[in-house]
Amino acid sequence: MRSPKDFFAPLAVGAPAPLTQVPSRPSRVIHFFDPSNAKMAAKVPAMVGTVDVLLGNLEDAVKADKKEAARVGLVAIAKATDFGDSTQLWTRVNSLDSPWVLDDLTTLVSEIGDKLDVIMVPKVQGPEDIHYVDRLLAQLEAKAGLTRPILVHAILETARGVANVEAIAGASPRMQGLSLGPADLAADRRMKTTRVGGGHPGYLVRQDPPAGVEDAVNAPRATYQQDLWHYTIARMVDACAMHGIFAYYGPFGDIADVVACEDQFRNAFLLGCVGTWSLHPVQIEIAKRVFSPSAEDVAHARRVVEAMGDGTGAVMLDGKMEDDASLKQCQVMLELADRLAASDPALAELYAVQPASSDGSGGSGGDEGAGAGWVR
Ligand SMILES: CC(=O)SCCNC(=O)CCNC(=O)[C@H](O)C(C)(C)COP(=O)(O)OP(=O)(O)OC[C@H]1O[C@@H](n2cnc3c(N)ncnc32)[C@H](O)[C@@H]1OP(=O)(O)O
Ligand SMILES: O=CC(=O)O
Ligand SMILES: [Mg+2]
Repeated sequence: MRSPKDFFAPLAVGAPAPLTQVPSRPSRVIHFFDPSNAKMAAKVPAMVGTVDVLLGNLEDAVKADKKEAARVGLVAIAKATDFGDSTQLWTRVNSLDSPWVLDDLTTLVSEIGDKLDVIMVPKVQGPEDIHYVDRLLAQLEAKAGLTRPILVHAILETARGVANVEAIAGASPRMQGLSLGPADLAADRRMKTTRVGGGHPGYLVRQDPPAGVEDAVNAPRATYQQDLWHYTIARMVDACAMHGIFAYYGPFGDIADVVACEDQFRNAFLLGCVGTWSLHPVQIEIAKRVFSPSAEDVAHARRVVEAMGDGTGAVMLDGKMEDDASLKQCQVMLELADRLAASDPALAELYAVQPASSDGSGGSGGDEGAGAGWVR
């Protein structure tokens, strides 16, 4: 472990100084594209401004014989595209044990390092993987004369990675965030789902047998599907919050099931994630909507802040107790709303309107108000 005194020192002579705080630019939707797919790649320039992050994927989902074409394609797209202020450029490089990753890193940093905001590293097992990437990036940045450090995002998709999640999150000042990788994680853990993210009808709890009924065990009983990913997302969120970095849901592979996709994204948002991946254009709007606070939540948060005056003590609002702690929850909501509104004019307009009112004629406030808009 590095001494805290050395933690923010560059790892190579001439490399840019590490950031002491991760920039909190909006990243509700990390949109994946395959730079080796000419049709998909051609759509990228027009997507600037419509997604928070465009991610050129070089790893899984890119065929082995297209790995070099994907790398070359990403360089060409990055050079030819102005990403403006509202869309970041990220990449997902191949895994650290693959034959491609060294060329991925050396090519991308030297050719388009000035355009790349974040490098997503798959299948991270422990802090040692981040240390390797950290030093290599510093060397490559120094060689390329970069003045801004490229950040690193790790995918949590092995059992060992989950076991080491806190150490990974704190391994480097480059760490920007973590994403859940439910497909590889399921395989690595020997889970018995073959889905890419989402729930499973077999993972459920069942209502107790009804009393006083013959053959009660076989009587009709309600079942409730449970969330396979709750434990991992909650661990990831805690690790990220502890280290001041950001947590993300990952892929939802059932592209056609936009309703379940929205549910999974919302669970992640409520648990503390700031964004998710989108694999297909149809998931973009869902992600942007779910990971932006509702107008009702924002209005309610403002009412609590106003009612709490100097921020101490307890007050009653709509029959509910509010105090210092719920004030802090409301401040989380408002900070996020302000941050998103700063780069999204539609949200700025939405949040400027105050739908809630103290006579109950507007939004109903808090999680209930949001829920009313969520239930489909
Ligand atoms: C477990 C993991 O590692 S997940 C991360 C890795 N996986 C990925 O990155 C997958 C990315 N997504 C894709 O490859 C594709 O969306 C697929 C294969 C899932 C589906 O692709 P298609 O069969 O072409 O879908 P579909 O026919 O609905 O596409 C509709 C249009 O959207 C375009 N499109 C599809 N996905 C994307 C995308 N990610 N970005 C931009 N455009 C896209 C298609 O080119 C098509 O364009 P067209 O109307 O001009 O013909
Ligand atoms: O890379 C993502 C995953 O789910 O695996
Ligand atoms: Mg994976």
